[in-house]
Amino acid sequence: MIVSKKFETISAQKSFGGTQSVYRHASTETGCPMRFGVFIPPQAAHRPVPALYYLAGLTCTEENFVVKAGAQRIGAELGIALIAPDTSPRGLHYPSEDDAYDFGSGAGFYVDATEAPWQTGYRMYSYISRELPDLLNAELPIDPARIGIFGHSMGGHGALTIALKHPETFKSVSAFAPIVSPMRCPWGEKALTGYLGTDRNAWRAYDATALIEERGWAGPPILIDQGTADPFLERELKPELIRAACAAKTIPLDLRMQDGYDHSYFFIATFMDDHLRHHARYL
Ligand SMILES: N[C@@H](CCC(=O)N[C@@H](CS)C(=O)NCC(=O)O)C(=O)O
Repeated sequence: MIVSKKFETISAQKSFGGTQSVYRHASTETGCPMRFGVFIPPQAAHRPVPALYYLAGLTCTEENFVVKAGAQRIGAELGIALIAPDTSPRGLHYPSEDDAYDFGSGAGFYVDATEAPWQTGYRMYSYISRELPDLLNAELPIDPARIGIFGHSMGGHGALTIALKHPETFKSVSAFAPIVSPMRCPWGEKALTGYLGTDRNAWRAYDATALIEERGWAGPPILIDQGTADPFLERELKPELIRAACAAKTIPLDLRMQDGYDHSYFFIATFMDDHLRHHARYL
């Protein structure tokens, strides 16, 4: 079990020869206590291991991945640490913060807000891309040169945009049913207007398809799984947009349309094995 002066242990349980823990620390980016899940595989007793960050979707906390994704067994087999942050600050008490499932708490959208009052605490982009890796690289038995990132839905958008902007930190990326272009869907338009204001140019820094057009991606192939029975497929997720952006830049994308799967953790758990093996191959 890892004990650190930098974070407090909420729980720690042996799992598949490793340890599944939940920790809490005081974040400077969000200005509030933040929880995160960490699975440390058994191999970490002998050497630093690669790490994979998982960003969850709307309404989620650090708990959904830990209890529903079924990733620990393969993480233990492959020797990969699994890190599952929360999806927003908690308890900042901004007006209307807890009123909607798709904005405010549980819906940080992995951006640094510029609009009041959100701009002080809703800094999930800096939290995930810098603060948390800096903390965990120093405190956990992980190899900072072998870090990947993946996520689901809003978290798939977070994983793609953060990897595209920080390829030096995140060497591999994949997603389950990601929002691929928040500029072009109702969830994204609502969140980006609320957090960043109405200037759509500012939104491009948080749009995976725009980032692919502007920056490209020189890393390994991007793996995306998308269920064909996902109720959000046509209106919110639109994987054809990232397919077109990658094709235009000849960026390798393995977009797999999975027949009959929906948007749930039953879908995620089904393909978790493939995603962990994908990252293990390149980390
Ligand atoms: N508010 C909608 C959408 C929420 C939703 O589907 N959230 C996804 C991420 S976008 C999720 O992972 N929910 C938590 C879970 O299934 O454990 C609903 O409740 O149906």
